[in-house]
Amino acid sequence: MADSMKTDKLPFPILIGDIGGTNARFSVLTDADAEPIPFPNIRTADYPTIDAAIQNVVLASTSVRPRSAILAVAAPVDGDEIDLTNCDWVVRPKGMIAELGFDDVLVVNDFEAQALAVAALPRDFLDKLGRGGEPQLASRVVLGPGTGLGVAGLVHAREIWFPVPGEGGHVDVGPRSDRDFEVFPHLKRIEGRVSAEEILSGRGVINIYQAVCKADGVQPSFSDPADVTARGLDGSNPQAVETLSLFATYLGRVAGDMALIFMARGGVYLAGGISQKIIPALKKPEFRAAFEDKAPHSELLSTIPTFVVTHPQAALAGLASFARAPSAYGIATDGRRWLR
Ligand SMILES: Nc1ncnc2c1ncn2[C@@H]1O[C@H](COP(=O)(O)OP(=O)(O)OP(=O)(O)O)[C@@H](O)[C@H]1O
Repeated sequence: MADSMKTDKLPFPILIGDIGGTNARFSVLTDADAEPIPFPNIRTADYPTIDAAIQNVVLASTSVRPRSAILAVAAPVDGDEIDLTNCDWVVRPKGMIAELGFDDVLVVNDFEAQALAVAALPRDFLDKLGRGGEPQLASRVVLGPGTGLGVAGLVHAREIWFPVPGEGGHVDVGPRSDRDFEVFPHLKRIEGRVSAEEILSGRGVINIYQAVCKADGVQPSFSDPADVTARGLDGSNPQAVETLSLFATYLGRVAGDMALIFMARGGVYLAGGISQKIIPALKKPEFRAAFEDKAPHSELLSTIPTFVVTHPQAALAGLASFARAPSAYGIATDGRRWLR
């Protein structure tokens, strides 16, 4: 195996962190067989720096001194100063080594961590949507509608899982049904196009909802995506009901495209902050029908299972699996691992 494909073990105890735009979650793995020590989830806005958060939330509340850290961040990892998207924190691995006592710091992309989770999560943390067989030991895809739309592939080759963190959330989505042709003209666009993230995210819920209201000639009543999905789920507002139905349809459409691209016989997994909150809507026929509506490959898609990831800290679980057995995962560390 080429050197760049090898991942040496990081020394235990290992601090594991999942740093999102809004929330950060930490745990400490004392050794490969131990259950992770959990810490309370925090909001990034409550701490001035990530170093202060690690100091106050983790180091102040345990006598275990982590020797290394594996951090998943919602930002491109390029250089010694990693600016987090959507929050003020800057990750400075060299500073962490100097100030917080780590010998080894690895920083990966947050959706890579979601992909690691999808390789490793037990079936108990997966809620199946519609038909499709049990997941095979084959390539997988994870899509996470939240503040944005994260997409990652997970290629299975040579008995190794290779996460492929791309920008799949920014693919185009086009109209398909007669109703789509009525709603799409009213969707907000980005430089003229309807990208998946503009409709499959928190702001995407509002985008669809406002377009449906315009198509129906009614005044919108809600501006918070959670209000729209709540009214859609309880059936109390017709435009919210249709928004949820279209959201499920478009998520199925994009999920099916990703399954085709990766030949994801191992399944498609829905993560992100929104999927878990709208499971009853995703279990209605629209999601799966759109997922399978991929002539000439509908039959292939009908065999691929789709799941909502229900683990409350899936990314941490994925990072812990990687920390325990790095050689099972093709995580390149060039340019994103810092040693004392
Ligand atoms: N019940 C809901 N229905 C629809 N959208 C929701 C609901 N709850 C939250 N959202 C939207 O989901 C988005 C937040 O997504 P998520 O919880 O994945 O957070 P994040 O900032 O993307 O990630 P992290 O939690 O890692 O910081 C926001 O746009 C929010 O408005």
